[in-house]
Amino acid sequence: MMIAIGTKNRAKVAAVEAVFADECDQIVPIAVDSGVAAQPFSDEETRMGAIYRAKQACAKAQADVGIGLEGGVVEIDGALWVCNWGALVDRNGTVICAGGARFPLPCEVAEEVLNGKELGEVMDEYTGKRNIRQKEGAVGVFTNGYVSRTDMFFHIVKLLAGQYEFFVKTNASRCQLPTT
Ligand SMILES: O=P(O)(O)OP(=O)(O)OP(=O)(O)OC[C@H]1O[C@@H](n2cnc3c(O)ncnc32)[C@H](O)[C@@H]1O
Ligand SMILES: [Mg+2]
Repeated sequence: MMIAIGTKNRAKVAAVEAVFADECDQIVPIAVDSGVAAQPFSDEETRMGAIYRAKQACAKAQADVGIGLEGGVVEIDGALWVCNWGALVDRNGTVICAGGARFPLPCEVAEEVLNGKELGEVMDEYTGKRNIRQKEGAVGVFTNGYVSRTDMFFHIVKLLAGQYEFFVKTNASRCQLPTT
């Protein structure tokens, strides 16, 4: 089986490798468009970005399975929270999604993001380090190293892998609520 992942971000690629390395022949990181804003601002937009990346990666690399992982922010009760979504697609049109951890950003970081900066850029300024987004991530910084960005996406990729296995095994139907 060949898996394509729609990013070259090392923190994301490491999470996919940790879950799938033993059971697939090839894992190909491939740069793709997310189809949404560079800084998504809702769960819906972030999830859409993950699905778009997964589809693009699968098609571009002619892989058996495509995976997309996307980070975004969402406003809840006056605070800005980081949210994370993942999607797995296959050549038969199966689309599996999973949401991951969420945590609030400190005020000074949230303000910069609300003013239009990407979280990745703000995190580098805030920490005085470079490329935090490919390393421990904002989650690593704000959990004092307890949970890295790879740990966080590892959990999401496990949710994707497990659901996919269950879906293939049982051919379970997934809920599609009627649109209003
Ligand atoms: O190359 P890609 O795959 O795009 O990796 P990315 O780091 O840009 O990740 P996303 O596009 O999924 O994330 C959207 C934005 O939120 C930022 N972001 C999300 N989670 C982050 C984290 O834990 N640490 C730092 N930046 C984060 C990210 O850098 C982007 O500015
Ligand atoms: Mg990005």
